[in-house]
Amino acid sequence: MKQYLDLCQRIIDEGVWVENERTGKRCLTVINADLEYDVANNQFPLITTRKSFYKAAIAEFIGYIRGYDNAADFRKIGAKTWDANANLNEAWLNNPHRRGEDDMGRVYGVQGRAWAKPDGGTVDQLRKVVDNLKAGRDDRGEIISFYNPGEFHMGCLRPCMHTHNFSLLGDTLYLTSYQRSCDVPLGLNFNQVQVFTFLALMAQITGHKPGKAFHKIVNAHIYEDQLELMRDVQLKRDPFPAPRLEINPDITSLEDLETWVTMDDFKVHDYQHHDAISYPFSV
Ligand SMILES: Nc1nc(=O)c2c([nH]1)NC[C@@H]1CN(c3ccc(C(=O)N[C@@H](CCC(=O)O)C(=O)O)cc3)CN21
Ligand SMILES: O=c1ccn([C@H]2C[C@H](O)[C@@H](COP(=O)(O)O)O2)c(=O)[nH]1
Repeated sequence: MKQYLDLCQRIIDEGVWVENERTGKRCLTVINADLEYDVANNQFPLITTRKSFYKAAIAEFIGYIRGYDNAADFRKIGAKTWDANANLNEAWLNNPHRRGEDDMGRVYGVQGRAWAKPDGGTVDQLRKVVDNLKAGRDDRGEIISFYNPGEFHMGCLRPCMHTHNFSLLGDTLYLTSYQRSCDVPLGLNFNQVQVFTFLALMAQITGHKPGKAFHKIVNAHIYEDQLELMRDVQLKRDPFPAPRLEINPDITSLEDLETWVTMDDFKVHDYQHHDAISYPFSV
């Protein structure tokens, strides 16, 4: 929690105002932040200085794992997070590639599970990484990348957390995740949960011990209409100790994640938190 609060404070103390053309808003911005999560000791990095909706964050990530490309599918498993980008952004609404209500196009999970090859086939990046790790193999390229510049024009948003790189040292699994752009009040609250949970899940389904997850962020920002709430409300609160995440041990394969897993398979223990804060969202 301290590293999150330190980043928020650093943006307020050292941030530079940057105009953002896509949203039409200014962002107070810093470059480069390195966060670490102790998955080995189950120190779940849930924000405690406001109520955090961790089930929606996990649901969003399960949607990526399943290769979803439609906001309605995300809603069905408990995440409303793609409604606005799929249905309210003018540029995407006018994009000829958009296939109707709720379509997100070729974003995140589509790239992770079905990256288009020039010969007409597809690459399932996640399957390859799971199979290798399960066999105890780390070829130093256990990478899942959602970042496909050749198809940016076919999706509603470029991926923000765009690359996940797994590493095996003995029987301990590590994850390094890269994020190009980070909405610290809203997005990071979810992204911390997702990086942690991705390592915990991958360790569980490949039969390894989880180690640390490293989260590397490039552009970390607070939108101008979020600043007051962050500076004068959230940062005035004292954090509580980290809670623990319990994952149903019956989840043992990628197929389990693709088929029957729901948000009831994830429970958080000892979550003490302050009141919710509703931050403005920029489409
Ligand atoms: N401007 C912006 N910030 C983001 O963080 C973001 C995007 N756009 N677009 C794509 C996804 C969608 N994400 C989202 C979208 C909404 C919430 C959100 O509204 N969170 C609320 C309530 C969540 C709930 O009730 O389930 C929160 O208080 O955390 C969070 C992340 C993260 N990403
Ligand atoms: O997982 C996510 C997804 C999105 N965001 C934020 C970061 C930015 O504020 C916007 C995306 O805008 P771009 O103009 O494409 O950078 O969404 C996030 O923090 N986490």
